[in-house]
Amino acid sequence: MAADGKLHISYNQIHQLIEGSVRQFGLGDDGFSPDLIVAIGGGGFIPARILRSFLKAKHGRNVPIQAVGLTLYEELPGGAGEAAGAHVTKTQWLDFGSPTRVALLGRRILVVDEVDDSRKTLAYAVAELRSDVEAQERLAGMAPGASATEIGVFVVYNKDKPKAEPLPPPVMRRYFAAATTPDRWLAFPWDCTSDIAAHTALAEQP
Ligand SMILES: O=P(O)(O)OC[C@H]1O[C@H](OP(=O)(O)OP(=O)(O)O)[C@H](O)[C@@H]1O
Ligand SMILES: Nc1nc2[nH]cnc2c(=O)[nH]1
Repeated sequence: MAADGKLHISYNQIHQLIEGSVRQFGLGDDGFSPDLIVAIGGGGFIPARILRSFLKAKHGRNVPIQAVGLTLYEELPGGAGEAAGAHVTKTQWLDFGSPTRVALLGRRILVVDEVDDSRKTLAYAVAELRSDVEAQERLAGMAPGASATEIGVFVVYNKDKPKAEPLPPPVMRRYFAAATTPDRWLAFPWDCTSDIAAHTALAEQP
């Protein structure tokens, strides 16, 4: 284990985990075949982009990625790490303004993030998406749920711990975690500002 107690993660590990889970869970075919990815930034952006490559390898076409910005964790003063804030803050969301309106009805939407820790961020994202779907259904004169829009979740790492927030049962039926980790702080490669080779070596030591 690294001296700082963090579990270091390499780019290759993330790439290989995503590749393996597309196969294992049948993403893009009989498991869940998204036609829209909603990436929760910043941490979900790189995994979403990698996932899109493996989905394209199955279909020959790119699944569009929409970016949203949600933040819960804050940097502690003096480099003391990060701590969860009181609530999730929305910094960016889907564009519903004409002419670039994101049509959600009837789509298979996969929400992508790099880590499911307390689950607060995912619960917030899914609740917001569901309320957007309902709003679009109302606008279209449809009853709630009539559009048969499906929402799933893909995370690279799920921490094995009691979650602060639940996800709705239909979403849990389409919940995919590439790996499960103990409840330790994960040091992702994109957060490394010192020596990425040393970070990678720590991540990949047996
Ligand atoms: O399961 P939770 O306890 O909600 O934590 C998971 C979230 O925490 C991190 O986001 P962060 O708030 O650090 O924002 P960032 O991705 O922009 O760094 C991470 O990217 C997830 O979105
Ligand atoms: N980098 C990082 N961000 C997180 N957000 C929630 N949990 C974690 C974690 O373990 N590592």
